[in-house]
Amino acid sequence: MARRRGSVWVAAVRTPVGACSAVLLGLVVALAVLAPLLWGDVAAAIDTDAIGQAPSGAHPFGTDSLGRDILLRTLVATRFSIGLAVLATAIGVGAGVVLGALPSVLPRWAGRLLTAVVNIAVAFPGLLLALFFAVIFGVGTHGAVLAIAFAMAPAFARLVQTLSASVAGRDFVDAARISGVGRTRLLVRHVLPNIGEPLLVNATIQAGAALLAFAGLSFLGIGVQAPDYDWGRLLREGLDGIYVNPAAALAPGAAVVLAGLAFNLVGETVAAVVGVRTRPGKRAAGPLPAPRPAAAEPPADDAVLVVENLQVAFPGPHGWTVPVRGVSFSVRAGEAVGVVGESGSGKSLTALAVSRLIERPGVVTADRLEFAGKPLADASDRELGTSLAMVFQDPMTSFNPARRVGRQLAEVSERHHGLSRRAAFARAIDRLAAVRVPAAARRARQYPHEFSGGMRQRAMIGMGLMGEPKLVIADEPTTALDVTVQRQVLRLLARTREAEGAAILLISHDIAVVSQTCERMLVMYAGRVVEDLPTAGLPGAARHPYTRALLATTVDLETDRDEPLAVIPGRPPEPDRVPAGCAFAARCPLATDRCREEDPQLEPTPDGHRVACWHPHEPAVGVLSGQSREEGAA
Ligand SMILES: Nc1ncnc2c1ncn2[C@@H]1O[C@H](COP(=O)(O)OP(=O)(O)OP(=O)(O)O)[C@@H](O)[C@H]1O
Repeated sequence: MARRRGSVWVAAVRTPVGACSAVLLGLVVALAVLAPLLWGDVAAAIDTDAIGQAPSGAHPFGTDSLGRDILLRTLVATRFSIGLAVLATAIGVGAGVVLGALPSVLPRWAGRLLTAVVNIAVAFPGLLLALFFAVIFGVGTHGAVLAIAFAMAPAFARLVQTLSASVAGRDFVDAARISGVGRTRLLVRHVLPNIGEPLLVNATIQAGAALLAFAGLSFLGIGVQAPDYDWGRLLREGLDGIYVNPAAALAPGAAVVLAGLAFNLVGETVAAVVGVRTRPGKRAAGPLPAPRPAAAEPPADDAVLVVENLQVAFPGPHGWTVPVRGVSFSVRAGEAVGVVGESGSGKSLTALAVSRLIERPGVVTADRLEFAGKPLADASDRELGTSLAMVFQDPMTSFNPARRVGRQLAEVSERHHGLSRRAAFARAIDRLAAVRVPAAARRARQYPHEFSGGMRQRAMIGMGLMGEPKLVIADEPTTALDVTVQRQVLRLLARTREAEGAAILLISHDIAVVSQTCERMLVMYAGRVVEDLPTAGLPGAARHPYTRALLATTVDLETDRDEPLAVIPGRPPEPDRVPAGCAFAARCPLATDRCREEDPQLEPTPDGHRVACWHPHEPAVGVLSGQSREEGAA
């Protein structure tokens, strides 16, 4: 893990921004450390023979009113300027974290009061606050450090509050709270560590702002005082003689800009590495891996969805990860096809790819990807919006919690059918009634949180029915529901299919659910379809050892409760560590050397399956149910 992180940093430093930030930061740090040691005395030595000289070979930026070399003074001032900016940032961030975190541990009234004070302070411009505090803390270096730190603190406190609020609602925080963890410990152990990275990134960028603010205060004469000097003071002195020697102001000015740039670029690089704003480029991953050629079968004439050699890939620092590796299938009009497989087999990504929902930097490629007779890429948003419906696992997160359910459904018809607001809402009520939401007119005016889980899922299906769906893709639509509601939702999907003639692509962990609802099933393993079979002959008809093992692990009412539960030993390979040969070989009792070396293609069989296996089972009806895996697979 540490090595992985290390190499991520190396990769980040190889980007143009990373390289510039590393060079600039290295230069600034080196000057801060070495310049006072090397030139500290020379830069302070008064030379009455060289007062106010213009740039020359001996003094590239000229000399000041006491004959001191301006370039050397600028270089020597690096330590003081950077040191003070970093110190002010550290104090400001520390104070901000305390101010931002306190409301969660203080009594409610005190917390609210503190939050209000912070909010008011945030409303003031930072420099104004810095000037205000500078007057309070007094003129001089210490006063300026504290002034800048306290001016920075409210914005940081606000950031901490916002970030903490986004973490505080997460399940692991609730779990810790329920297990009796106190407020302070909850904050220190569970909340703050999870917001550390964005805080670090902001702190780095803020250091650049502190540098500028410090230069500003010193320039105004309320920061660093003589005989000390920083870039702000040098700038002020240079400006006094700008008509005589403009270069005297140029040197400290350029130093402020370059050091500020260094802080900002370092912030950008840190952000890219810790993932606050990850932009993994394709270049980091190299060329996209070529999918292996697939044996394409001509799809049926009435196919509503045709997928040939679909590949979904994501770039990473070590190359491409390909969780979907050449998937081919088709769905006929009105057909119900299930997709099963263990977690991570690529089911959801396949569904997202055929709904055009894979976002950058993910890359989808396919030899053929057609929906309703034409390439998916050519379908307009309107066509997809009305003829392809998507039902997700968690309907709570699929609905906007801040909008009424009816309005969210109506939006589909307003956008895609050009219906008026009123007509679209009437259709939404009609569709809610069609999916058996009781008192649809009243419910349409409610918010998603006022619906039960099952009702939300039905409303989601209702949303799909606002158009005339040719295909409903349902990704684990019943996993979050109890068994009774699960049945209702499955029945509703079946009715939708009958009433609307829509095809269904049902993704599920649960083979029993799929075999009840679908006539065909695709079994996925490690990003491939390993078997495509009718559900009618199950469990005996399964040919692939993986399908049979999956079936053997299915618990039903006939399963012998005295026997240990059947499991498939081992784990599926990670998408970036798929072995050569058949990906299931390491877990397959029938595996031979050939399986470990050659990857089998998905080939049609005489009984209408497609199987990717060198040693498929001969079909035998009704032998597998309730057997252990070894028996089933042998
Ligand atoms: N954005 C992404 N970047 C990299 N890898 C990803 C990304 N999204 C998914 N994956 C990986 O792709 C693999 C397949 O994910 P997918 O969600 O399709 O699996 P699944 O079969 O639907 O599993 P589950 O049933 O648990 O939802 C997983 O190993 C996952 O880690």
